Amino acid sequence: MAKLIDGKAIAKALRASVTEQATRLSEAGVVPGLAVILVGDDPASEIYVRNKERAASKAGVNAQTIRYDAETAEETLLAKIAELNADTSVDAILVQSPVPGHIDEHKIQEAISPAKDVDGFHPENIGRLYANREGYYPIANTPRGIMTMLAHEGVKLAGKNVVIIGRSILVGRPMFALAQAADATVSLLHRYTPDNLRHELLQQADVVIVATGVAGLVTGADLKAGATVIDVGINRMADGSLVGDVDFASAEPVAGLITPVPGGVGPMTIATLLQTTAELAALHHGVTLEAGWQTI
Ligand SMILES: Nc1nc2c(c(=O)[nH]1)N[C@@H](CN(C=O)c1ccc(C(=O)N[C@@H](CCC(=O)O)C(=O)O)cc1)CN2
Ligand SMILES: [Mg+2]
Repeated sequence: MAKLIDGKAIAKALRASVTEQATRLSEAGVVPGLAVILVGDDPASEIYVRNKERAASKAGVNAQTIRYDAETAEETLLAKIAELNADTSVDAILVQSPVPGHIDEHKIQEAISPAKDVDGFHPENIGRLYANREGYYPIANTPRGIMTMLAHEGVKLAGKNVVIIGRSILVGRPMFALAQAADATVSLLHRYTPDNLRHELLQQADVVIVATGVAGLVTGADLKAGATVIDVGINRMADGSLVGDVDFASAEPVAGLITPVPGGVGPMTIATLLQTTAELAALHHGVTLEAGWQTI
């Protein structure tokens, strides 16, 4: 049976480290500021944003949520982002995804100052990541959180065969760049990858990262014995339960390490968001933070 990766516990430890960093920042007169923009009333986004507020306030991060109704014009959001870019009390800005269809998400991502782009979605920051540039820049929090989890579990990526399924800007694409920078051989699969090719690639994978939104897409029969399986999917079933993109019951006996859903990757996203916020605040105010939980 696979060992479970306890994302909840790792996230808790990471949040404790961010709290210490926030204390050090406050000794230098700096309170990390996070602005979250929420457009519309998607119930899942409501929960995530509330969890961000709660986690931020516990960690000593000053978070504000700016709510807009679903019909809000794109120009209104762009004007608010410009205001937040200029506000020196705000170190980090994000727009909760998904946004309503009439809003151009790419325009929004490019409007956020790269220096405050806590999600790491700005093309400038994505470009730095893909070019494997040195120096500090924000990296999307879910894949960065996955790197932290892997490091915590002692899973080294160098020389490994890593298969990522899903090529979103939120997870798959930055995860691809991170795994490649860590010297893995990486395959990025997507909805047009034929089923038989996906199965063949998975059979050879040492590390599998699945972020598709398709419940149970990967089963135990796809996996190599002992593989590390990271499930990013959060699918709510008709009975209200949550399941991942990996069929946990069949995968657990085959995998070496596996993340549960819930309690796996999800909690790491918010803890890493706070970590990135503290780092941006330190950068903006010229404070040097001790390495802490820095893993990449
Ligand atoms: N601008 C962004 N939008 C979105 C991001 C993001 O990183 N930036 N990620 C997701 C939503 N998300 C944070 O924003 C997020 C998703 C899930 C969790 C989480 O802890 N999930 C729990 C289950 C919670 C539940 O009951 O639904 C778990 O997996 O254990 C935290 C944050 C999309 N949008
Ligand atoms: Mg500040």
